[in-house]
Formats: sequence, structure tokens, C-alpha cells
Amino acid sequence: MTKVLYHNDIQEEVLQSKKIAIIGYGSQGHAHALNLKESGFDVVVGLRQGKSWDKAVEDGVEVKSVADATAEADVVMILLPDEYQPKIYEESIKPNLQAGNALVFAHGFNIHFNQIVPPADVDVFLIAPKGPGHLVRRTFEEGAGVPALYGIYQDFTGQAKDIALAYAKGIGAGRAGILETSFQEETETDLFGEQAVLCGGVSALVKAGFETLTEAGYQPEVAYFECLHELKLIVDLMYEGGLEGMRYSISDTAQWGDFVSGPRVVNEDTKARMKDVLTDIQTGAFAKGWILENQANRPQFNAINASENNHQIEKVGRELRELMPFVKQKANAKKEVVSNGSN
Ligand SMILES: NC(=O)C1=CN([C@@H]2O[C@H](COP(=O)(O)OP(=O)(O)OC[C@H]3O[C@@H](n4cnc5c(N)ncnc54)[C@H](OP(=O)(O)O)[C@@H]3O)[C@@H](O)[C@H]2O)C=CC1
Ligand SMILES: CC[C@](O)(C(C)=O)C(=O)O
Ligand SMILES: [Mg+2]
Ligand SMILES: [Mg+2]
Repeated sequence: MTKVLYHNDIQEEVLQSKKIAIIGYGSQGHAHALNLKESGFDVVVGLRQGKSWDKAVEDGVEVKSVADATAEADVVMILLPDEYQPKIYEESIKPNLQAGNALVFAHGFNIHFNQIVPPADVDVFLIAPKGPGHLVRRTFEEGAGVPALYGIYQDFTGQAKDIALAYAKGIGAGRAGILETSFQEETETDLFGEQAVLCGGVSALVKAGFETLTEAGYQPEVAYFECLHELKLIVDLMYEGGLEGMRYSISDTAQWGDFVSGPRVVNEDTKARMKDVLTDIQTGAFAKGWILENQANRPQFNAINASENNHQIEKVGRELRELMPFVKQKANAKKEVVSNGSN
């Protein structure tokens, strides 16, 4: 079995004498900055003036411009949106990197697809949490953590692995498990997971289920609770006990329906489509399309986003969540950071 490292396997001294610049204070940025700071590390956040800057100051974190934070740091973690990283790297990070610094990513996209080409005299590695940034923060505060992958692209100092592991420990990943990967594996599996399963696959499945019920004349509220709201409760059981743990808690009727009807919906045809998605990722076709979409100022992204937000499942969901204060509270907490972080 692949070696999984945990909290007590890792020495953090190598990072204690270093200054860490977290560039960006969005979903991942705020979590890394606050978790590392509370783990005892010396953190500065690099930003432009704006909402994230104000939020970071409010959170008690030292904030400087991207150029100044990079210039004074030994370890520079880029937690900007992937699509903006190359430009900000060229303008403000690259000119301020010094030999022996570490350049760090939470996702391998820009290195793997050659959008950022780092100098030869720095360490380059990734620490990729396998979970949303807001959960990296929330689980850390709860005394738990989100697993992370580490991968070394360039080891100029000979210390890249030790620094990477200390960083992963500092954000709390050692409580859940830290695994070695490569930039290629992380990039391709992360893109595949978010497109085919976690985000794209699940959203399409939920919407198709909702539409099937409402088009058959069932109440949208019933369809919302059945196909979206309850998904979290079912996935929580999978998170805790795998498919077996989920099946332990559901009725035998549900489990039989799971066995006989699940494969009628997701089957070899679906797997063939998943393989197409993976091929587009591996060949770089997906990356090329995303880069071009950004160069054209996102016409398709914006149009699809507007139409998705207008779907009946979203309208009915907004109304129902207003009446569930325990759900609303968490959504608002997330929105506050997201609206401060996203473009
Ligand atoms: N989201 C996630 O949970 C995960 C993300 N990752 C990776 O982590 C990285 C960061 O992603 P994510 O956290 O989603 O990013 P976000 O979209 O949440 O980051 C937004 C942050 O970037 C700042 N920013 C944007 N443009 C600029 C600019 N021109 N100059 C300075 N700051 C700027 C924003 O500041 P402002 O308020 O001024 O706009 C904000 O603080 C990506 O590589 C992603 O793939 C990896 C694992 C999971
Ligand atoms: C699943 C989406 C993700 O890969 C993540 C939260 O891990 C992302 O890029 O946001
Ligand atoms: Mg991702
Ligand atoms: Mg991911």
C-alpha cells in the first residue's frame, strides 16, 4: 500500500525559520494562512487592495502587496485562481523570487500545462488539499483536517520534501493523511474528479433527478429535498463508513434499489463518457479550451453560470434554505469569504 504520512511522522523545524507568503486570500488562501499561523509559522499574505485585503487585516494577518510579500518570503504559495496565476506570476512574483526560495502550488495546472515556467534555482512543489478551502479551515478548527497530496517538481535546495511535508502538517493535513504524487498525477486526477464525479457529475445527476421528478408532476420542494438536500446526509455516511457504512443506515428496500437501479443510470456508457473526459484532460484539450475561454473573457462560462443559477432547483432551494437557519448560517459564512475572494 502507498505510504501515507501522518502528523507525528513529520518534523516541522525546517519551516520554523522561514517566512511563508500566501498569495491570495480566497477559499484556499484564508485557510492556509490562518492554519499555518495558528500552527506557529511566520505568515504574510500577498494581495492587491480590495475585499480580501480588508478581510485578511480583519482576521489579524499581516498583508502586503504580492511583490512585497514575495520579496520577503522564503516560501511562496500561490493561491490565486489558476487562470490569473501566469500573469500575476510574471508581473509580481518572478521578479521578486530569490535563489533558494520555494515556489508552491495547491494544484499543478500551470506547471503541468507550461503556463508558468519557474527559474531553475528555486524549489518547486505542490501541496494539494483534497477538499474545499473552507473545509480545510473548518476541519482544522475542529481539530481534524483534510488530506493532502505533495509532489516535488524541482528540488534545488535538497530540502524541498522536508519543507513540503512541514507545510502540509502546518495546514492540518497530517491529521487526515499526506500522500506523495507528481504534478502530472495531481493535475489529471484533480481535474477528472471535479469534472466527472465531485462537481460536474454530481451536479448533472442531481439536476437530472430533480427534472425527472418535476417533469412527472411531483412537487419541486419534494424533488429538491429528495435529490439535493438529502445527498449531503447520504454522502456524510459514505465519508464516515464508505459505501458499506451508507448501506448500513439506509433501508433494505433502498439498498436493493441501489443494486438494481444504480447501474441502469450510471453504467458502461457513462464510464465510456468518463474516459472521454479523462482523455481530454490528458491530451491538454480541456486546458487549452479553458485558457482560450479566459482569453476571450469567459463568454461561455458566464452564460452557463447565469443559466445554472436560474434553474428551478436553485430557485426552490434558495426558498427552502431560508427556512432552515442551520443551513443558512453556514452558507452565509462561506459566502462572506467567497465574495471576498472570487473574481
Ligand atoms: N477552491 C479550492 O478549494 C481548491 C483550490 N485549489 C487550488 O488552489 C488555488 C487557489 O484556488 P481558490 O482558493 O479556489 O482561489 P480563489 O478564487 O478563492 O482566490 C481568490 C483570491 O485571489 C485573489 N486575487 C485574484 N486576483 C488577484 C490579483 N490580480 N492580485 C492579487 N490577488 C488576486 C483574490 O483577491 P481579491 O479579493 O482582491 O479579488 C482572492 O483573495 C488554485 O490553484 C486552485 O486550483 C486546490 C484545491 C482545492
Ligand atoms: C473538487 C473541486 C476542487 O478540485 C477541490 C475543492 O478540490 C477545486 O478545484 O476547487
Ligand atoms: Mg481542482
Ligand atoms: Mg480538488
